[in-house]
Amino acid sequence: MERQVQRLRQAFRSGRTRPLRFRRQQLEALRRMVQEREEDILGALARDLSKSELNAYSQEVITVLGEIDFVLGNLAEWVSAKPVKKNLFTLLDEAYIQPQPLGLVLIIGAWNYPFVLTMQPLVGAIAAGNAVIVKPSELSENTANILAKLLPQYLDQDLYAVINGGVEETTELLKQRFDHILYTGNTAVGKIVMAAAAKHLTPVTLELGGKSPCYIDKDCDLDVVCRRITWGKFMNCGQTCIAPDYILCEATLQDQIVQRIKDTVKEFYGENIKESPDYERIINLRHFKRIKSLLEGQKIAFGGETDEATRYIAPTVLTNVDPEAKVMQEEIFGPVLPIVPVKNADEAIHFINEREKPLALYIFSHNNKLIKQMIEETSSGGVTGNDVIMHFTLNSLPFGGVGSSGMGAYHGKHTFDTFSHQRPCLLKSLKGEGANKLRYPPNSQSKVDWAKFFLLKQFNKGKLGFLLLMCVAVAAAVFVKVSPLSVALH
Ligand SMILES: NC(=O)c1ccc[n+]([C@@H]2O[C@H](COP(=O)([O-])OP(=O)(O)OC[C@H]3O[C@@H](n4cnc5c(N)ncnc54)[C@H](O)[C@@H]3O)[C@@H](O)[C@H]2O)c1
Ligand SMILES: CCCCCCCCCCCCCCCC=O
Repeated sequence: MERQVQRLRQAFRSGRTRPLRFRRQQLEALRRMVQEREEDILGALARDLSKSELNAYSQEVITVLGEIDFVLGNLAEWVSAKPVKKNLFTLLDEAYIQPQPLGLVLIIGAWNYPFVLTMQPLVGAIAAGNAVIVKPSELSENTANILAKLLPQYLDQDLYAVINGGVEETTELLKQRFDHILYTGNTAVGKIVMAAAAKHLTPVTLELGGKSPCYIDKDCDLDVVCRRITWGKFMNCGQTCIAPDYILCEATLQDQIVQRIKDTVKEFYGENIKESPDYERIINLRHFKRIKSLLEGQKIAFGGETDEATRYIAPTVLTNVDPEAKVMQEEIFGPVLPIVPVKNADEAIHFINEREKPLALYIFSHNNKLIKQMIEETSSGGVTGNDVIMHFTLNSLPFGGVGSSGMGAYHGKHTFDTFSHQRPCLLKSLKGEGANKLRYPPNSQSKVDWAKFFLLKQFNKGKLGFLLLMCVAVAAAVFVKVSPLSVALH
């Protein structure tokens, strides 16, 4: 493993990833891989998560293709140096920010959307000019294997590698030095990743989870609300990091919400949910048993059927859930939706703020002011008002958590920035040394006064005096720039 890391680092040092043309070639090759090997990719996702081809394509493949196209369309602009504002000391100098690759980066993916959660960061890491090791989740082993097989066929093998394995291999991998680590997964392992990264002072992006609340105000269209929540909660069998974890609403709304979600489940998945190609399965027996145990002692309004042999858990809604219940202590990550009654929006805000900061927050109301107020008075990784999940699809928005739901963000340009060093560059002339006397010792009050003018633009002679002095300063600066003679400014 150490040798492999060294090999990639060596290839990065060769400078091959620096030219825009090379990065574009690699991204185009990645796009070809997704297009040409679509069947293999969809097959792997079906075996891992019982995702139908259509669902796998629309939830994962589209996002990756969209991301590649978006990056290819904007990369020339992103890699270019960005001129910045200057002060009077540097008026005639060149000052700019030059994004540069960090080096060798590690992307550790999770199993629930195993294709998009590794490929989307990879797109940005390549775009930013890095060498990359991808470590897919061992729980979605078919996708992990297909990635290990396909990526080397399309990408430069010296610069991009897939390393497969479980805890042991990842632990070994984390001993190596990287220039950035982007980890997606649970919060407990996020701490392990961060501790390992700290040994090398490696910066991390942690895409973690949490319990994402969903507040339903009484002033809203419950038919629409429940359809949207049903979609986002039961998609991928509830195994979505930003799925609404639980509902907060006034007690009197519960029965109507239950009825509407029940009707929508029927509309979406039919009478026999088990037969629906749109309803997935729980990833493994451990998670199946964990989710099933969350139902113990709860009032099941509908659903609750399980089948261990196929790891099926029906869409399930729980009512009048006690905030102290087990189902409210951990991220559910399955098709179980508790409703916790609250008196009003203020109590909902209090409820949310008393707990760890979630990855997402959803607020449903006709009242935009209330939505804005709840956004203002709470904290979460992201927010969608009057819908769920959809902020994930907008690559102009940074995607990530806050507090225990993570740190850093990616998607679109944000991924490029995450994997780049924004290098500040100031290019001065060796001429004009006279002006520099101002900052060289010995210091004096008049030098400080000039410095205040040049750096703070503070001048005590009124607006006209300021303008006059500006002209003098610019003229002096021009003179300094063009003249080899030294100019004393004091
Ligand atoms: N924020 C996001 O974008 C996002 C996306 C998906 C999932 N999640 C969160 O991830 C969680 C579910 O994922 P998971 O954690 O079950 O996925 P997982 O079990 O696939 O683990 C994630 C990665 O961590 C590695 N790993 C596991 N144990 C490790 C250890 N002890 N040391 C080092 N590496 C280790 C795995 O090999 C895997 O690659 C949920 O909390 C979910 O909300 C977050
Ligand atoms: C024809 C259907 C179009 C569907 C478009 C909506 C796509 C939603 C993508 C959801 C992906 C969520 C990934 C979340 C990552 C965390 O787990």
